Amino acid sequence: MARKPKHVPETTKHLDRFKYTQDQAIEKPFNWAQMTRLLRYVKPYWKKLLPISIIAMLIATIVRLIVPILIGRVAIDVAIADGNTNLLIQLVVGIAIMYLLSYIANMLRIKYVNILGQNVIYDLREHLFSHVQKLSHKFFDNRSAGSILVRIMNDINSLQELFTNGIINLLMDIVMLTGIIVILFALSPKLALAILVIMPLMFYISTKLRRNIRRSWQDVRIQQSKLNSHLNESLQGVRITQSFSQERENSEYFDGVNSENFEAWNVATRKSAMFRPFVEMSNAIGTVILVAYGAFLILQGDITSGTFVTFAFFIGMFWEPISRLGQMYNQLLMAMAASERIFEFLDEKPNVKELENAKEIKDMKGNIKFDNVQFAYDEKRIALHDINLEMKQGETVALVGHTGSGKSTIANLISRFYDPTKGSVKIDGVDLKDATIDSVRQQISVVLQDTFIFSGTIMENIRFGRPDASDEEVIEAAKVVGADEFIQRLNSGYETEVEERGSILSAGERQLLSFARALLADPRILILDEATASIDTETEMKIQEALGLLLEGRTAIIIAHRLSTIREADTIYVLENGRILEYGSHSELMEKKGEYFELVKAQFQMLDAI
Ligand SMILES: Nc1ncnc2c1ncn2[C@@H]1O[C@H](COP(=O)(O)OP(=O)(O)OP(=O)(O)O)[C@@H](O)[C@H]1O
Repeated sequence: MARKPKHVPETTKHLDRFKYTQDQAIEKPFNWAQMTRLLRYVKPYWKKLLPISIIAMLIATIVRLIVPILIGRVAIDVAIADGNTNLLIQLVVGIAIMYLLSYIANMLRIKYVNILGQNVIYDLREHLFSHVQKLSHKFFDNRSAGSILVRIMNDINSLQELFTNGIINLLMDIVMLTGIIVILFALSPKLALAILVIMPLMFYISTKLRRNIRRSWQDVRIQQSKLNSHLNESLQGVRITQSFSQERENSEYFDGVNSENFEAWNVATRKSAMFRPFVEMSNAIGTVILVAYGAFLILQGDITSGTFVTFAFFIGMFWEPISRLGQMYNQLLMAMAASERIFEFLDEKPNVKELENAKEIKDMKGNIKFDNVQFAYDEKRIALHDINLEMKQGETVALVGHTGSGKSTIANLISRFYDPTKGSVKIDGVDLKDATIDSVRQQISVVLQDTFIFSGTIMENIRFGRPDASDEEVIEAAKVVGADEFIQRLNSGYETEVEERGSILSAGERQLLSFARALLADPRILILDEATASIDTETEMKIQEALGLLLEGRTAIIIAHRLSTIREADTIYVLENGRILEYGSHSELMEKKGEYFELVKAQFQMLDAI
């Protein structure tokens, strides 16, 4: 019986905010092109692992097919009928040896088939991950991390069964079923026909039933994934939930999904419980036909008792391959859906493409030039209009302007996370479109407001800037930016483990770490995008000097809302709605009494008000 949610709401309108989409089709029609593409992943292992698996499978299957014949037609009809003990002993020894052989063959088959499957899954996952990592920002703009994760993990997992057992089982079942049918017809066509006549019907019902059961389990999985998404969001956002007192709504929704999960589970287990009895019933029907008609045929002298016994053995054996073949078909349809999604990602090309004859920008100097640059993230909205700007080697340039005016977009174009829609961005006179992506990015560091901290130690996190840096160099970098002081205060200093996203650190501390990271990387171009926004004014003043060191000798682009931080910049560009309104040094712009002057005035007024 389904459970009722504990809090039964009068209306569910207030729960509308919970939306967890499930857009993933579970199965798709069979598609040869896709199958061939999947099989390409098997190819490297084909020669080495498949022959041995097939031979092992054949040995085990042949033993299973021969033993009932030996028992029925030789042991009963010949040895027992003639009282030939010698033959009986030989048979017993022979059958024992055959079973031993089949045991070894089965072990080998399972071993090699698993190695094959695991290798294919490993390669596919590796291929997909390395491909996704290379995709441009635009790809990630339109997808949640969760949906990408599902493809790399779940979709590939769902192919695992196909590659480990599916292919070999398919061959084994076909060999087995054909073998049984041929043997039964050879022994007694009449009895074979009587028993096998129900096979197509049973095959049909079993495949339908299995599919029905599988769909019910899919429902369970969908409910569970909803539960997971909700749980994940609730735990991540627990602080906000508590501060807005939304715990009750959360619980209501959770109760609802939990009880749907409970109900789906109930349905699935009820249906699953029907399958075993169905197989037993099919066996029973076969047995009844065998006993009734087989006995009649024995009395007629049409078949021997040995044939009867052989038939009895085979009745218990042909159900397994039949139901597995049905399952295999279902599995194939699921594999089609999963592989379609995997291939969709694999076919995705990076928007930022590297030309075949792209050149490396060696020993970058850091002269940046925007020539009539236009850029749009999507067709409808243009983020940058006709931007012309120049940043000279070693200069510090500041970008200011209202939220959404295009400052970060300019930074994104310098790092070549996107290519301009029109015009060109050049570094040292080379159009970025003609340069190798690595040579550009390796010489540029970006420090963001919300810097990403990886799980690992503080030392490792700073070393991310330059993996070959020594411990001393890491500590030196931390000292220069003023991060050493707080790191020393942590329980294990530089060896302190920071959890995922660095939640044990304050936002300001995370920023100091990313300064250290950037300094260690020693880039030619440094982009600070709201990099000091989370640092208090006192600390900021302290690190101003360090910042001076950090900027020295490099071209620096500073994006800041707090205008006090950019006074010293060589040139300040003021942006509005994706256009440059004015530019110049602080004093020039103040004299001009334009937009910059207004921005500074507004900030002073705000400070005065405090
Ligand atoms: N990934 C994206 N996809 C689509 N549009 C985007 C994307 N990133 C930014 N935009 C849009 O482009 C415009 C410029 O954004 P940008 O981030 O450059 O502004 P900004 O000046 O850096 O703002 P802020 O001061 O808030 O950081 C905005 O209208 C924004 O909505």
